[in-house]
Amino acid sequence: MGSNSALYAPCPPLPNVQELVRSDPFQVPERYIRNEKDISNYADLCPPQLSSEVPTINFSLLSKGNKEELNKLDQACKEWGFFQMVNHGVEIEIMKGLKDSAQKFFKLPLEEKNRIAMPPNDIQGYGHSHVDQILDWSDKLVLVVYPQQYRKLEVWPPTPFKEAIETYSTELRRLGEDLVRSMSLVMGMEKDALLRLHQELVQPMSVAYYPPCFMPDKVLGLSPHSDKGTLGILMQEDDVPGLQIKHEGKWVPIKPLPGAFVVNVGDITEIWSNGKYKSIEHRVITNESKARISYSTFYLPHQNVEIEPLDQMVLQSPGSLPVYKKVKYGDYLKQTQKMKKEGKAHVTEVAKIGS
Ligand SMILES: O=C(O)CCC(=O)C(=O)O
Ligand SMILES: [Fe+2]
Repeated sequence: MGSNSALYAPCPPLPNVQELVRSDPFQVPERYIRNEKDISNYADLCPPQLSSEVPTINFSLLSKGNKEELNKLDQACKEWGFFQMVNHGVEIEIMKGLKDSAQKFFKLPLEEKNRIAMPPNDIQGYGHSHVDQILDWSDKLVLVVYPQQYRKLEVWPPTPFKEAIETYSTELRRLGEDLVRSMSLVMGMEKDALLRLHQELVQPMSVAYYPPCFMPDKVLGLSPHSDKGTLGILMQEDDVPGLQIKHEGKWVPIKPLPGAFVVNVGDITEIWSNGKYKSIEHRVITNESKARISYSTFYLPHQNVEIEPLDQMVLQSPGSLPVYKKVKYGDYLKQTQKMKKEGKAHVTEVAKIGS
């Protein structure tokens, strides 16, 4: 073979981080090491008490239309873009069922896990999507769960993990739809209007495995980013923190409330609300001794939906002017996927008026 053949070879798969750590726990390849700016950011932590100020919302009251709880939702989305959600009605056994299956899956040998490897140029399956930037200290399994016709069953794990995903995601469908209904109310619409604006509510899920790292202050489990959909609901280990959110210029660690979910506003809610609700930059740090697994469920509109600030939200804004231009959701995703994960550059670069 001529030396040119390398030019035509597909991108080599990115390393499996869990395997890196297994083969040598004291090795951190250059491609994972953050630059000085990122590192100095580590020091930019908030005073610890702030972490307990992240709002908590009672889902059961919210879904009954309780005015006070709806007010809390409005405030939380405005001031934090993040909240913890209790009384969500998802049984502990269902949450535990998914956690147990995922733990077993990540313990399998790499060849087994790679049976459902993410194909090159795809985003579903086990592995990493290709990015041209400092690498994250994590591996993940990404699946589109709803609508069902989008499922790529060839990259779904086998039973019983598969069933656990199905059971959990059915519950999360109910939660997500109900939360979107509450968002519709706080955005001044009737309860089903926002769901209708989605045309269909697309629900992907990402299960991330963050191995321990012997130099936790040199790597990041997940680079700072904002989520690109409407909302996200995260389940995490009660005893291994790692998620941090940017609040008033500082990184605030989210201290997991046992059994609660962490909910966040995504870019599309920021655009629909004309910036009233904030899609907040967040990241994940690793720790020296414990692996962490997190389970993110996202809710997105159909890719043909044209997203723009809602009239009544523009009217509430200073000068009654829209801050974002109209963008087709599929185009928004395409444009932001090309960008590096660097904070929330995408909302500002792709959709902000004047950019
Ligand atoms: O692992 C976490 O806590 C956060 C995951 C996350 O932000 C994401 O998947 O977008
Ligand atoms: Fe995220």
